[in-house]
Amino acid sequence: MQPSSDVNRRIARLSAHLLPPYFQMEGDASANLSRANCRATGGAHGFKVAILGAAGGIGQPLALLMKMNPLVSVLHLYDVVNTPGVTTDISHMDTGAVVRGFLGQTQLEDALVGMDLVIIPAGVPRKPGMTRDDLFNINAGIVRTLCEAIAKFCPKAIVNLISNPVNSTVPIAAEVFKRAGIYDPKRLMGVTMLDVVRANTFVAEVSGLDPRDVNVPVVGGHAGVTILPLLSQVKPASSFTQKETDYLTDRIQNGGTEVVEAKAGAGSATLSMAYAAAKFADACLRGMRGEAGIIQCAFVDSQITELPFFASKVRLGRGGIEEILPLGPLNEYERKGLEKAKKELGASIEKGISFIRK
Ligand SMILES: NC(=O)c1ccc[n+]([C@@H]2O[C@H](COP(=O)([O-])OP(=O)(O)OC[C@H]3O[C@@H](n4cnc5c(N)ncnc54)[C@H](O)[C@@H]3O)[C@@H](O)[C@H]2O)c1
Ligand SMILES: O=C(O)C[C@H](O)C(=O)O
Repeated sequence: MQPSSDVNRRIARLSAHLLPPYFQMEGDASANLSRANCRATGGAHGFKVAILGAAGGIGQPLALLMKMNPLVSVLHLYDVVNTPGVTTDISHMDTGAVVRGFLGQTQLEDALVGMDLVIIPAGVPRKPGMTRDDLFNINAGIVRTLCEAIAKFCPKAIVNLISNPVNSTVPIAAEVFKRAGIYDPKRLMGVTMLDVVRANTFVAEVSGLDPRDVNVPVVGGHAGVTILPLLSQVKPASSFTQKETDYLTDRIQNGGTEVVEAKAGAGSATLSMAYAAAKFADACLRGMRGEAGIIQCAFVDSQITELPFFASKVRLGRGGIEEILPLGPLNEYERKGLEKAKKELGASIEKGISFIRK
């Protein structure tokens, strides 16, 4: 029998030579060796998904939900802090996806190479009294850096962008991709799914329905009046009094602020957002697998209004967005809402574009 310190020294020497960075960062050499020798490699079937900002309030529960998704074979968790702990924790779940953690800018390349889908919840959240646009100064730079890396290391990946202000960060991402010569509008989606999730919930409450049976299209953008629920197109077909319409529109447009205020300085929506992001990512993956008829709302490069980006229903397929669906018939209330939304949205889009072009 060799003394265990000798064994540990040999393991440490071996692992320093053999192991890629995502195994070396976690400190415990004996654990490293056993993981390097294990048979789980992932990737043969299923998709490779990276979460950037994976140690955050959204990132952690989103990582958990993506680890549970049977369509995911490899899950890369990247952040500038705390990924070793989050990765180790999630990696003990007995679901199929192989999980790897990446810490800091020097490991961003390894986090991204080979990814099919990249989900970005990196960035600071709001505190009470702030608008999403108040996050621009910090989050614009974070999104630019991450998208530059995506353009270099996984230019064909589909990108789900969550970081706020979505109305500006999506145009930033598009400009970064254009500069890098890899922009494909079909592969860039701003995640507005939480607006739909909230709308379904609030409409179900008012109508006395099960939220799982309700589908409310929410178009425009992802901030205040740019969030435009189309209550005239709710499924199952429903009618609302003017008072209900005002209440629902206001609650859906201010759902984010409702959470920010309730959290009283401890951040914004994380759990419902992780749920919404996982639901949207699952729709993307099912589309990528070739499933037909997957329709969800997202903030995308669009020609259905005069604005260059707009959230609306999109049909998802193998290459990302296969079709942008028309807005459909709007009532007078919604037409007025659309005009208001477009005014604010146009300015936010322009702000994002000029952040890169300036
Ligand atoms: N699209 C939506 O519907 C929606 C909903 C909720 C929140 N958000 C936005 O999502 C973002 C994240 O929210 P949160 O509550 O998870 O915040 P958080 O502060 O809890 O987590 C953010 C994470 O991003 C990480 N991060 C910071 N800079 C990074 C970088 N350069 N590279 C990688 N990771 C980096 C942080 O270390 C942190 O772990 C915020 O901008 C928030 O406004 C969007
Ligand atoms: O409101 C926020 O700041 C976070 C997010 O955009 C939300 O809608 O919950």
